[in-house]
Amino acid sequence: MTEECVCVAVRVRPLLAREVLHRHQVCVRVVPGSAQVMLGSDRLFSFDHAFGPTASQDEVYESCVQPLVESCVQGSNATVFCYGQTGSGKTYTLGGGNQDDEGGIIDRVVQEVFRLLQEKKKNNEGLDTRVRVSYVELYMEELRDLLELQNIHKELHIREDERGNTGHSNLVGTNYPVIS
Ligand SMILES: Nc1ncnc2c1ncn2[C@@H]1O[C@H](COP(=O)(O)OP(=O)(O)OP(=O)(O)O)[C@@H](O)[C@H]1O
Repeated sequence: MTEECVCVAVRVRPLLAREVLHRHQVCVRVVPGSAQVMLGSDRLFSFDHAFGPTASQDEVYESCVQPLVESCVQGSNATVFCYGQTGSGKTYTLGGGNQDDEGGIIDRVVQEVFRLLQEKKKNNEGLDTRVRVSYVELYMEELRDLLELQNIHKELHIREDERGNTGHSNLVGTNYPVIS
């Protein structure tokens, strides 16, 4: 992990069974031992990290996210943002695949946050810590609170409070920043 404020990683997922069946071809390859990907045969792109189809969830988490969790527990803010076209692997990377697969970034962050807080508490008795979570989907310009399923069709709005915290309308005013 570099000391840069923004770190960009690319992950190339394996072809899915149905893609193999339809003889789809791989068009993006990670250059072995580098953080570069080759598009077609001659277009090279550089990133902070490049993960190929065999990269594990652990590798992705340890290189890109674990250092952020550690700095968050020390008091910094951090955002992990997955971007890509539909079917490119955002949900898999964040949430994990099927239930028997290894978990994704969210599972690991939650485990690590509680582990680090527990450690901190051991060293500083009386330390009061609070973990708050919000889980909001933004789709076609509409927000949905995925933790409040009974209100899933209620219209939500992003707002900013007087301290500059942003949150959706269910949360602002209650000191709940959106965790993104
Ligand atoms: N690294 C990976 N290894 C194995 N399978 C993967 C990997 N990444 C994605 N997949 C599989 O590829 C398919 C599409 O991935 P996923 O649903 O995560 O895409 P997405 O970017 O979230 O798509 P959408 O934007 O449409 O929600 C899923 O079947 C997922 O299990």
